[in-house]
Amino acid sequence: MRVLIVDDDEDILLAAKMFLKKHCKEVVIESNPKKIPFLLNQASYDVILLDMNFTEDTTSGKEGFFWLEKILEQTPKAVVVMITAYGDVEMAVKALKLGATDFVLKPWQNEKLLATVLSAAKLSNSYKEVESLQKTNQHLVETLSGGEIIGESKAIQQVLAMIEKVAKTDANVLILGENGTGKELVAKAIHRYSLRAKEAFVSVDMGAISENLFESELFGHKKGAFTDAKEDRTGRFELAQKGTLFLDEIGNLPLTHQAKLLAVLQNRQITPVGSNKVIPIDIRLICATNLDIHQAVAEGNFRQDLLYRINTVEIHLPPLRERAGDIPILAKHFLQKYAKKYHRPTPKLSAETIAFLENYPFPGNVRELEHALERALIMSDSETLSPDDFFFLKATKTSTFNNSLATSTLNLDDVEKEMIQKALDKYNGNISKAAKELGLTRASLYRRLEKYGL
Ligand SMILES: Nc1ncnc2c1ncn2[C@@H]1O[C@H](COP(=O)(O)OP(=O)(O)OP(=O)(O)O)[C@@H](O)[C@H]1O
Repeated sequence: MRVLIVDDDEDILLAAKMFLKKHCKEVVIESNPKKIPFLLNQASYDVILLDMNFTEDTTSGKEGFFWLEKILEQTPKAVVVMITAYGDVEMAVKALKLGATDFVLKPWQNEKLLATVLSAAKLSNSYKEVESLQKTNQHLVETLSGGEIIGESKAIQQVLAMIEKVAKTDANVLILGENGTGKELVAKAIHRYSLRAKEAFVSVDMGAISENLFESELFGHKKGAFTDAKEDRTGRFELAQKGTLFLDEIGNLPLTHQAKLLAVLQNRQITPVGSNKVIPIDIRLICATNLDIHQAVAEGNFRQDLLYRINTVEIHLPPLRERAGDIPILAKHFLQKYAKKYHRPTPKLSAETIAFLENYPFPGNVRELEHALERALIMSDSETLSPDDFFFLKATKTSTFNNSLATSTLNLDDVEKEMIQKALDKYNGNISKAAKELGLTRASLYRRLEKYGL
């Protein structure tokens, strides 16, 4: 327990310190209240004992109220016990209304002082617990949404064995694989099977953080640290305290940020922007990238020392086209998932359709397969899906081969719009022919033309 006592009477300060030191980890005393903001910036205290009257203004209690408000402004969860003289009870009540936790009358009996400080510390502890629970809760939802890893191929079985092996160790893991191969899914599975499973899983997309917010996002900031810092902000490292931090797209990190990240990983502590308080961190780190990170090191774009820090264990997720044997079971899994979501019976896949899907290269990997099945299920009413229900994949495939696909988006609406435009171009705007090629009725093509403003 850390206690701060602010009183202008040096004798009281020393006596209180001598006595409380026997019961507390640290007792800091201060006779000048103007030092309070500085002290609160330097460290955090479980309990603050604050005098009601300092010499400048001996009886009104105004100074006490002023500093109480300052303390609560700077650290809203502070537990403040007011030190008041006999006859000041009314003022003490006012202090309680302003947010003080309790008060002690001076001169005090040591036992009474200790009892007050201990119960205030208990309150402070429960505030901390609530805060940490709220943080954990916030991220629990994210963790729970991590699904099952499906696959019968040797490659996926090896990945599963690897997850089982490393999960319970605290080793840093680097997951490598193309977009949509399931890197985040694997990271969440490692967390779920780890000793940290009950704590938070915090995911950060490094590619999505703007350059100048990097430190604030990861390490947090103090209110006023820069123009837009209107509130204190807890960084992702602190949010992941005791849990797992997942840094996605780590390969895209500029070299300057790589150096900062390395320093934090080496020292295992962070300092929020605008603060001089050092916060020790206890996290399990999992990183992922779709880049060839070893080549990035060879080319000087990724620090070798940082790679060594993050890749104690490497897990490689092969692209879906190299484990096409997993496609039927994955397809079945996604069809069941989306049939349930859209309250539809689960359609079957004809042998021809399975062969078609197994031969399609899926540049967007499992994510693309999942979107394709969701889309086919929405668009088709038949009990068995045929290759025609995946016309958009065919079109994408041809276009990819022709090198003429305008976008690499996987957004279904964008892809649909693009395919419709291509069909119209191919048949010089002939709706019937375009509709036939797209596998749509004329009416539904018209509806889509209207929807996309084509
Ligand atoms: N083996 C698998 N079994 C079941 N679902 C999977 C599998 N692999 C991937 N998925 C699903 O595919 C989608 C993409 O997976 P995920 O986000 O983990 O990929 P990623 O490699 O992290 O992608 P990115 O590189 O774009 O961040 C998710 O909906 C995930 O649930």
